[in-house]
Amino acid sequence: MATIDITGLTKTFGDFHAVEDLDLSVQEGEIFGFLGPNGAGKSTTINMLLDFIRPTSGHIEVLGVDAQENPAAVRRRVGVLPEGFGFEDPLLGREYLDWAIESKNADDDPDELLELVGLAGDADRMAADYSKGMQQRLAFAMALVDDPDLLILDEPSTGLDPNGIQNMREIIREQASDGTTVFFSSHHLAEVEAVCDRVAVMKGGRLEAVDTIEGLRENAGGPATITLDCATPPTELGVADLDGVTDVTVEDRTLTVTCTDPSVKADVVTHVAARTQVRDVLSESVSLESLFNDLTGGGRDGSTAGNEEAATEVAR
Ligand SMILES: Nc1ncnc2c1ncn2[C@@H]1O[C@H](COP(=O)(O)OP(=O)(O)OP(=O)(O)O)[C@@H](O)[C@H]1O
Repeated sequence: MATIDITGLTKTFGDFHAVEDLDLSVQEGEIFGFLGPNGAGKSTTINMLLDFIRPTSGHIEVLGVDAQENPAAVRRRVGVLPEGFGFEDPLLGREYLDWAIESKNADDDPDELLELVGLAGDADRMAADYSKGMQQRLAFAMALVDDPDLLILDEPSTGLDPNGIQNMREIIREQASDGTTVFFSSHHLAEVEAVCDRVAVMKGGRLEAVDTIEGLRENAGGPATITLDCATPPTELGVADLDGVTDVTVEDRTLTVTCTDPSVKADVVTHVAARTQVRDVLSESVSLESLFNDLTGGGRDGSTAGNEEAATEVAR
C-alpha cells in the first residue's frame, strides 16, 4: 500500500496555480526527496497532506486515510519537522519533548529521544537559548515521538553541523528500515542524493520528474565528460571524429572528452581501449547541479550555478 497517494491535486490562490494536477505516490519504507526551487509548490503540497490548507481539487490519501476527511487520524501517525520551528516559549528542551509526547498521548522516554539526537547534556537548558542546529535537533526529536509511520521533514539539515547531518541520516535510514516512510523536502541536492531512494522534482507547481537520482542521470540529456588515464600519451587516436564527441583535450597521459550526452561515453572508452592501454576511467557523471538545472531551468531567476556549493543554493 502506498503511504502517500496524491491524485489530480491542484491548489489555486486566486488565479495563481501553486500546485497543478499533481499525481504522486510514495511507498511504505521509502525515503523520498521532494525537490524544487523557491515557489515550486513543495510547502503548499505538504500543507495539504496535513490538511493545514485545503486543495482546490484532487484527492490525497495518507496511510490509507483521506487527508481532508480525517486529518486528525493522519496527524496522529505522522511526525513533522517543519521548516523553522520557533522555540519561543520559556521551556526547557526536555519540557518541549514532554509537551510533544503528551499531545500525541504517547509514552516515549524524553531522555532517550534527546540522547538519540545528541542533546542528552542539554535537556535542562532553555530551548530558546539553543543554537540553531540544536533547535533543529530538538525539533527532529519531537517529530520522532510515538514512532510515526510517516516522517515529513522540511529542510531537515538546516543549521546542522556535519556530525548532526550524519546523525540525522543514520536515524532516517534506521526509521526507514523499520518501515517508516520518510518524505523529505530539501534544496540540498547532495543531502538528497545521500539518503533518498527516489525524488520528485517540482517546478512552478508542476511535477517535472519522479525517479531515482541514478534514473534521472540516465535520462538526462546534456553534455557529459569522461577522463581516461592512459598508459601512453593518447594523441592522434581519432577520438574527436567519433559521433557525439564535442571536445577533446590531452594532458600528458590524461585524455578528457566532452560528449553531447552520457551514452557516448561508452563509445569513447571502447574506441580508446582498442588503440592504447587504458589504466583508469575517471568518469565524471552528470552533476546534480546540471541535472537540477535541466529539470527546473535553474533557480527562480533562471540562473545556473557555477559550482556545487552554489548549486545546492540554486534550489533555495
Ligand atoms: N497563501 C497564499 N496566497 C497566495 N499565494 C501563495 C500562498 N501560499 C503559497 N503561495 C504561492 O504558491 C507558490 C508555491 O509556494 P510554496 O510555498 O509551496 O513553494 P515552495 O516550493 O515550498 O518554496 P520554498 O522552497 O521557497 O519553500 C508561490 O508562488 C507562493 O507565493
